[in-house]
Amino acid sequence: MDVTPESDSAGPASAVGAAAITLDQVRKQYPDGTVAVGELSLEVKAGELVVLIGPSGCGKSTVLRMINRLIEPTSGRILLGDEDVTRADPVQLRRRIGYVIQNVGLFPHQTISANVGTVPRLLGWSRSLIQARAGELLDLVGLDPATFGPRYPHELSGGQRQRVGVARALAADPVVLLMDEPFSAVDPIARGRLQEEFLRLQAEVRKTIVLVTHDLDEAVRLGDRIVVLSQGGRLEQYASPATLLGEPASAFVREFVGTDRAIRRLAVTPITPDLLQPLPPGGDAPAGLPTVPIGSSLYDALAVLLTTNSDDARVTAEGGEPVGLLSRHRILSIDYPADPIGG
Ligand SMILES: Nc1ncnc2c1ncn2[C@@H]1O[C@H](COP(=O)(O)OP(=O)(O)OP(=O)(O)O)[C@@H](O)[C@H]1O
Repeated sequence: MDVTPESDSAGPASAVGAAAITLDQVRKQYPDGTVAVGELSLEVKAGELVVLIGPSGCGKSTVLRMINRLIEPTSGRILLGDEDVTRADPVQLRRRIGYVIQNVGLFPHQTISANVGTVPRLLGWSRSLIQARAGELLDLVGLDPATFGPRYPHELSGGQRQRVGVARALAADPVVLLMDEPFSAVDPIARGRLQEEFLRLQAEVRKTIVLVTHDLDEAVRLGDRIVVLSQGGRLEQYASPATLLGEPASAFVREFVGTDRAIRRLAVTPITPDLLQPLPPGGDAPAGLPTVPIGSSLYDALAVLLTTNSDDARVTAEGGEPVGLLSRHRILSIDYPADPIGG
């Protein structure tokens, strides 16, 4: 059931599923002279998940908060679709933009349902509609509404609270979702699970998302594209994870993505038919070889080979039939395109 109202006081933009974001020569200089963000221009397509990453203090959070006007840009334009947000009413604007932060900031004396219903309540939705929407959203983030809806924030784990934060941000069907280190307060195992669930959720809701993180693995895992910033909000590279790792655009990016980028590249490179050796005559691999589906990452294939102590894996097509063999040696000798920066 989709209980999002056809129209509400948020105006026509709320009927649009997702909006593109354009930053046009955006600058933020603080009164003390600090230039947090120089003239930054970039575009995020509607429905795209873009990750902002860079060293501490490079201006990631400032960029994010200028989009919902928690921080006023000094100059430049920010567009949501065709609308210049620097001219919009900031309070109205923030109701159309979901915002998720590290420690969630749930209201401690309100139930989980009430927390999720915060923005719909501000928008004047009816009680029953808010209730239904809160239930729908809790379901969507993997929390049973009957169990969790009546609870209070302190009765949830960190990971569960983080999910509520995401549900709350999505409640009024925002056109854009901004996320500032949304998963960094939870332990690595819960974080991995949250990331996985979040990707599933995004496949369903297809919002335009800008997410800030310190964690390159998270960026590579979640981002359709990644923006690497250096001090002063300088754009170093804006590219897909595979391009960023394979073709760093500057010495800065190269150093930032680090020496273990070979491993990360395996994680973003799928098993393709050209990497396979033919099956032996008879059409199937020798018994006992581990199996990996075509299209999974070389990193996953290598992990399977190492944990089963095998030299070869049997690769299967979508229907499960074997299509070839992939050797450990082949994975480790992948010839990536020449690296423009050498080494
Ligand atoms: N009110 C302020 N006055 C002066 N400078 C500020 C102010 N707020 C932030 N800054 C500076 O602006 C720069 C960018 O800050 P911002 O919080 O956007 O960085 P960040 O990349 O998100 O950092 P981190 O990864 O550490 O959270 C920093 O150098 C910071 O010190």
